[in-house]
Amino acid sequence: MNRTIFDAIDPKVYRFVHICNSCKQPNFRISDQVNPCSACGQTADFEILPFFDPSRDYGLDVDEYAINMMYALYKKGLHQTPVVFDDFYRKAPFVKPVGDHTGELGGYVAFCGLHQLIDIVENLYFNESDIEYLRSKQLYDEEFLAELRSLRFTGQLYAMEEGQIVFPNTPYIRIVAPIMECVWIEAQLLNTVNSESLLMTKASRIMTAAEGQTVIEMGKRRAQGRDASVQGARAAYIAGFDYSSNMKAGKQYGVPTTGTHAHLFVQFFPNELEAFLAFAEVFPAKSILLVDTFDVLGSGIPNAIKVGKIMQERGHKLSGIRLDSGDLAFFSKRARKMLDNAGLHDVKIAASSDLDEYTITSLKYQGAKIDIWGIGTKYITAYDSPALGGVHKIVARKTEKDWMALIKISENIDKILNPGIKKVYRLYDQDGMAKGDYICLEHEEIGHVKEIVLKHPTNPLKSKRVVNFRAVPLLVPIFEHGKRVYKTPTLEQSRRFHLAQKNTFWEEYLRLDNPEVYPVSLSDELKELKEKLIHEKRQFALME
Ligand SMILES: Nc1ncnc2c1ncn2[C@@H]1O[C@H](COP(=O)(O)OP(=O)(O)OP(=O)(O)O)[C@@H](O)[C@H]1O
Ligand SMILES: O=P(O)(O)OC[C@H]1O[C@H](OP(=O)(O)OP(=O)(O)O)[C@H](O)[C@@H]1O
Ligand SMILES: O=C(O)c1cccnc1
Repeated sequence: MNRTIFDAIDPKVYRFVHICNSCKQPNFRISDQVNPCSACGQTADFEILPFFDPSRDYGLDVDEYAINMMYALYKKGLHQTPVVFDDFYRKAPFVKPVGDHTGELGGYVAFCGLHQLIDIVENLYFNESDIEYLRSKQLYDEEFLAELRSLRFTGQLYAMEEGQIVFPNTPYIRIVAPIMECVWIEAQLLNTVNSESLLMTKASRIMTAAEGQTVIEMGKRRAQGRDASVQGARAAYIAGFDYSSNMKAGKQYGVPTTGTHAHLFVQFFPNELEAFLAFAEVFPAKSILLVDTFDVLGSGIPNAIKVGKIMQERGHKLSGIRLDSGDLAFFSKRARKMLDNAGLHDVKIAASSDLDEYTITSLKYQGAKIDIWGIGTKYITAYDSPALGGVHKIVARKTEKDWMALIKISENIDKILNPGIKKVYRLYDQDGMAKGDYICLEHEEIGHVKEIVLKHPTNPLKSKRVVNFRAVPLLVPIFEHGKRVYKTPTLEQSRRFHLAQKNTFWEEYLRLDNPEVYPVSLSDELKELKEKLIHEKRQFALME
């Protein structure tokens, strides 16, 4: 088979090649149904070969209930109904109340996962083995299975950019598409965005604590699986970490990598000094020596100093030492003194040992002399808040006449959905600082609006008047009619973007504990719509 023909064909559109046995010409098809050969018009005799990108396998990355709902909608002839879904979270992770705090908890999420979501949407289809598996369930008819074969994402997808700061109940993704497609995508969208945003949020908080010092991501060995470690290393870099130990993330995404050495390297040699010398000789430009294998103050630091001096004599420089256990404040202060007394002022002190934003803050408070922070387990496992509860909710559907806003009412007032097709603006003051977010209905124009009163979503006593603002829409088009219209930024651009966004918030909103609640306000029209729908649904429920 001529490879060049295959290379010219978009595997996202065509999944089968029919080789005409009469004229031997290939015909590219989206399904395996036989059509007349476009070259010679023959219909009878074709060799059918599957043709799709085998590295992607997203079709069945779903919960069974999605396929069951898709089937029921299909059987009722409703599967093509256009609908709107919002994706958002309700409660920020990691935020801990301090003292007798009883009020509402603030906090933020650093949005991440869009890069993977784009790949999912672009490569979303059921391959033949997926169809075969579904057939084996004996739940779905052949007509439906045939429909699944040619199913692709055809809708509109809007999202915040990776690294954006997002607050509770604010949509970070909006999808407008046939209901079948919105249902299909739910599980993998949530899986990707929840896991990556959770980690980027943790990393962003760690960077707040590190206050610009060097941070290295070292979580690979403790991550919940391979993919999580690679995505986690990427998310950490965007959030501001300087390096990762994860070579796969370096290769796949261009995350800068670095490494020191493990205890095993010291244990293996006859003694610590020989181990340090061997490592420093091989890496004269970047050696950080791990000093806690036997005795930090008795042998580790003294041996590192010996090696540092030998390197100096040879015209090189020891980069640093690493502390990995014990009292890091005490050891780092002693280490700094010992290194300085030996004239090794440039030798940096790195520390690792179950660190996170809280231990970093505490160590800094204690005057620890640590220059480089190595962060593994507590970052990559999102140790103190292991899930982000982002949700995917239907908020509107098309009727014969128009769009109809949909609501879901919960016993818990915080869980009542904001209905309808909405836009999200961030309002900036003259100094470029974020004053609040404003959620309104799509048709509402705010270009000419001079003053907005940001109202607390649930507390009518809290409001804030904003004038002279600049309103920036936060949801940008990613897909239009199933085609990607968004150019993914480079990793460096996303990293700069995250830092720039962070700098537009007063630190009260982003601080680690008891942050102020950032104002997110609904427009009057949206509030009225919500109240009207709540009233209608409650009335209806009483009548039923
Ligand atoms: N001065 C300090 N203040 C607050 N926390 C510290 C300080 N020094 C170390 N820590 C933290 O205390 C914990 C120490 O953990 P632990 O006693 O289990 O292990 P370790 O000293 O690292 O030894 P090992 O890894 O050999 O078990 C780590 O989470 C570390 O980050
Ligand atoms: O402490 P973390 O934040 O997870 O950082 C990564 C840890 O991984 C290595 O530990 P290793 O696997 O050698 O285990 P140990 O240090 O706990 O003995 C390294 O020495 C760090 O301690
Ligand atoms: O380079 C390091 O020091 C490192 C990497 C992974 C895990 N622990 C340490």
